[in-house]
Amino acid sequence: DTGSAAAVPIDPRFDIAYVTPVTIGTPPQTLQLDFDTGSSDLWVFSSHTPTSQIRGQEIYTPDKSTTSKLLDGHTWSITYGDGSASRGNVYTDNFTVGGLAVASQAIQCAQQVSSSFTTEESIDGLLGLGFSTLNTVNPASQLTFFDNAKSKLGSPVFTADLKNKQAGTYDFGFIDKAKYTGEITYVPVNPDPGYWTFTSSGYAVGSGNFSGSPITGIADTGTSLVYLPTAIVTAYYRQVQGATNSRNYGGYVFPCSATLPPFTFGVGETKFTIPASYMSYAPVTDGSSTCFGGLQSSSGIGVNIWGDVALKAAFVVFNGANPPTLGWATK
Ligand SMILES: CCCC[C@H](NC(=O)[C@H](Cc1ccccc1)NC(=O)N1CCOCC1)C(=O)N[C@@H](CC1CCCCC1)C(O)(O)C(F)(F)C(=O)NC
Repeated sequence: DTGSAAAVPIDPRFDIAYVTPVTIGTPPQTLQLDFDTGSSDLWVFSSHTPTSQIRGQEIYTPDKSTTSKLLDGHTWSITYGDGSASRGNVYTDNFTVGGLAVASQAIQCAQQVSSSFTTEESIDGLLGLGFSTLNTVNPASQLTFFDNAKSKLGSPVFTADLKNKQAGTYDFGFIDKAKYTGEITYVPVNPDPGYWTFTSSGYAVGSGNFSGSPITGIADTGTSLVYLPTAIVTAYYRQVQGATNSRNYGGYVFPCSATLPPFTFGVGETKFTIPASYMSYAPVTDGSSTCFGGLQSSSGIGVNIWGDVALKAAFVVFNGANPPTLGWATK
């Protein structure tokens, strides 16, 4: 079997996140979920979510599904890097993504979501595509959709083809040659932290020389920006007129009129260039002439993150074989 579904930016002006339609239950209930390789919980706004915490999101109502089953006594609770959080109970039900079906997928129903989820009307929940070891369900952790689907897939892979300000695609079980150019460069993944952790072979700022220092980080579809070591980030913004590291805005900002250099990162022998246009993320507030950078420091996070700003510049294969690997190709 295979599956293929669109990854749609939730805001047409800047790529803060992407959502993908999924169906849950019988008859099918359609929700838009944020596919997140940085976590491993599949959770949804639901009939168990207080109505005061719902603002326009679609919800899953297990009682309306003839195939839903309560996973008695199981609960979950998760906090993300940006401080957002949710928790609740667990059902199993039929689940499909782009024609790929999994029977009795664990569906974590929110009984509490933090305010940032309530205010994000376009996200009805998350679909974790990290390693199942990160799943937070107690007393028995649950498998991700990808782990449940693997046995049905021709090839144990999924691919991310995220795009700048337009809809991309998540494919499951096959690698679509029409989505990339040249060869795919595969690099080892360390699954122990539970993320898709790999080591980049270095970076360059604009047309500067390539620095071959290895950078270990995670390929994370659920994070908007790129977060790298301070030395790399300062080297980048040294090339941007008027750039400052703003405590007020929590990162590097610059005049939106500034000329930005592109940013190149290495995977094995292959080099990927993030265009300058991706490196200016958004005005700090609507209409402001001060812009927030797409590259920020990872010093406060504890891990380097190759988020959407970088992933949009490549076609990425998440190979769930044993051992797992990551494939990168230009497009
Ligand atoms: C600073 C370190 C990482 C921050 C990262 N969050 C982000 O990148 C959020 C994503 C978001 C999208 C839509 C609406 C609101 C927030 N964006 C964000 O903080 N910004 C601020 C900077 O400008 C860009 C937008 C994160 O927590 N990513 C989670 C998944 C998100 C959680 C919030 C909802 C959307 C998904 C993650 O799973 O990828 C993680 F790996 F970081 C993680 O926390 N794993 C446990």
